[in-house]
Amino acid sequence: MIIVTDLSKHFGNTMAVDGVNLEVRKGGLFGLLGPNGSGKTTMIRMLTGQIRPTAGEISVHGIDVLANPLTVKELTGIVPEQETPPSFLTAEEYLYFVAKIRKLENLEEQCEWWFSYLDFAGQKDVLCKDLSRGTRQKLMLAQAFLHDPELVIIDEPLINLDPLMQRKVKDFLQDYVKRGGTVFISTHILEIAREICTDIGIIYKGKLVFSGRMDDSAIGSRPLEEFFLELVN
Ligand SMILES: Nc1ncnc2c1ncn2[C@@H]1O[C@H](COP(=O)(O)OP(=O)(O)OP(=O)(O)O)[C@@H](O)[C@H]1O
Repeated sequence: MIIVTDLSKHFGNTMAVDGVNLEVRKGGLFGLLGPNGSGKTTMIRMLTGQIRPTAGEISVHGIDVLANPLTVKELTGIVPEQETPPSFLTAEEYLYFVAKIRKLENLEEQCEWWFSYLDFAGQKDVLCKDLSRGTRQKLMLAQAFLHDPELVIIDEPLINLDPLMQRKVKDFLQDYVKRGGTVFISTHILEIAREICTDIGIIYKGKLVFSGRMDDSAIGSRPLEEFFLELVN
């Protein structure tokens, strides 16, 4: 579903991503893990066509992201890091707006389902600028999944969500991949990865230092934290 070849991104002298090769299989729940500043967000911004790499190639759905970023965007749900919905629209207006862009036929039904599932129907008429951070995150998650894309890429999916909502979103993500979707998340919370990911990649100082299945023999039965610390220390 995603193939990354010799991918690098430099910001001045900072090698944010440095020669990464990675494959994310269709139907997997892939977690990109790494300490703060290791290059996770930069990777996601390149995968979603938000920034151009310094070098390398990215294929998503078999399409070259650099040559056809808009086609890839149509086929992918995206939740960028800490991005918020437009301040001047209500939650409902924003979701309908996205539903129209995504050309959904039963948009009312779809939007209502999300308001109800993520338990924020009571905030439908509130301007996005006045929503709590958690509710804005719910709205961002809803807009990404609204058109039932084959691939969803989420930077820190559970940020700002309370434990009950975290549980719901984790269940949803696991169910989504069981139904054939592919999910790519970034997180620095190892327990999330251990609990829900089928595959992980670990990035450290811009380099991919591990990628494999969660049941990879290199990880074995030891705590993920132990394996992670071994690689990033
Ligand atoms: N626009 C930019 N200009 C300059 N440097 C940048 C820019 N974006 C990222 N960097 C640098 O690139 C490196 C990787 O940053 P990135 O945000 O990708 O890390 P991250 O793994 O997502 O971190 P965190 O977990 O803290 O969000 C950092 O050193 C960061 O300071």
